[in-house]
Amino acid sequence: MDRIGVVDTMFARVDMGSIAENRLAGMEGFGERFKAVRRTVPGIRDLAVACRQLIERENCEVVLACGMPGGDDLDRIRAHEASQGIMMAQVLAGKHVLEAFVHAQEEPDPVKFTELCRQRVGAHAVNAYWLLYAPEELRKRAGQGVRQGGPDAGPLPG
Ligand SMILES: Cc1nc2c(=O)[nH]c(=O)nc-2n(C[C@H](O)[C@H](O)[C@H](O)CO)c1C
Repeated sequence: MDRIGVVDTMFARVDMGSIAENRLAGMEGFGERFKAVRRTVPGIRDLAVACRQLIERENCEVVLACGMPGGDDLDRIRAHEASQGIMMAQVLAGKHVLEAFVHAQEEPDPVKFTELCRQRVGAHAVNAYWLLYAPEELRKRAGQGVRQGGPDAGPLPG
């Protein structure tokens, strides 16, 4: 059975990993063709290694890295470091790691922020599924200004 990895953090204030797992559980073939493998790490800087382990030790075909950078300058630096680590992990492993980060400063209202997490993480879970099983779904959205967690920007005219 194929495996899609999901990594999230204890630092996050929303259970992002469960959002991803639940979304994947609603996709065609869940439990038959593929399953989700979940890991939780302390914070965003720990995501890259966990992603690499999921690919190399747990044979995941694609991994979703969920993280919530805080709003302080130090958090933003950590987020940049974490992103670089995730980039390195996916290039070294030769498998996609989708980064589903929701930054604290994106939305001040806690209810709307939680909904933003739900939308972004859910959309990237679907993207991970499409990368594996339905690349044509990605292809038909090429250049459409698709956004995860907010309204699509749409294509430019012309
Ligand atoms: C400053 C800081 N900010 C964040 C953050 O905004 N989001 C997050 O998920 N984790 C943060 N961490 C924790 C680090 O990512 C990491 O877990 C520790 O440095 C241990 O490796 C730290 C230390």
